[in-house]
Amino acid sequence: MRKIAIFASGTGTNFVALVQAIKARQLPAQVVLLVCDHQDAPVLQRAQAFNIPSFVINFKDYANKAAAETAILAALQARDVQAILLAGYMRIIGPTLLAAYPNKIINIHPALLPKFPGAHGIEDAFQAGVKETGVTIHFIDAGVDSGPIIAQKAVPVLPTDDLDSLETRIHATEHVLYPDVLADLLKKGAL
Ligand SMILES: Nc1nc2c(c(=O)[nH]1)N[C@@H](CN(C=O)c1ccc(C(=O)N[C@@H](CCC(=O)O)C(=O)O)cc1)CN2
Ligand SMILES: NCC(=O)N[C@@H]1O[C@H](COP(=O)([O-])[O-])[C@@H](O)[C@H]1O
Repeated sequence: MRKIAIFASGTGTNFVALVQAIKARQLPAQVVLLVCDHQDAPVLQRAQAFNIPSFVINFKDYANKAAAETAILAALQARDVQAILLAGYMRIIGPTLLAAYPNKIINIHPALLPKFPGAHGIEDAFQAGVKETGVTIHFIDAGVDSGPIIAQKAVPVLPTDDLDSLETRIHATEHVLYPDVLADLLKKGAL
């Protein structure tokens, strides 16, 4: 049973999709902690609803990223976390956590990397006028959105789309792809 932490900064729909899929599909994993860097993020209420403990960290309380990640690492180790899933976590993972979890941190990105990296992948693709974008799941490395790609799923951009309709289609794709990739990685013993 792999002990997993999910890191999130905002709404938490991917958090919910993962927690629900682990239960519904009886995956050999347990989400033992939510790590969140915003004390008012809606994902915190979603974790509470699932009786999953949260660790809230305010980076402004720490001298630097390393100090903050050292505090996060203590919370992860206290719960024997073995792997980390980023799900809308809007901070760059630094050397402290990368060293502690080599090839054990994955991220979901709402574009077909290497296209449209960064914090605004959906909007950037929409503004670029592409006819197709998608979702990427990749291992985290020291770069930003540069880690080895695990899976991708293309999502069409329709002529009738506005940003909201595209975001809805992207999120629906994410909520299937992330649990599918998690199940596959667990089956392979790769996480
Ligand atoms: N080491 C890594 N950390 C993270 C990655 C990654 O590939 N390597 N992916 C991001 C997720 N992400 C896009 O998918 C992303 C999130 C946030 C930012 C960003 O620039 N955020 C802040 C900077 C905050 C900080 O310094 O920690 C900003 O807007 O200035 C870019 C990409 C998750 N982490
Ligand atoms: N660069 C990272 C990034 O943009 N991640 C994106 O944040 C959203 C979180 O939604 P959620 O909080 O509803 O899961 C998701 O669309 C995810 O792909």
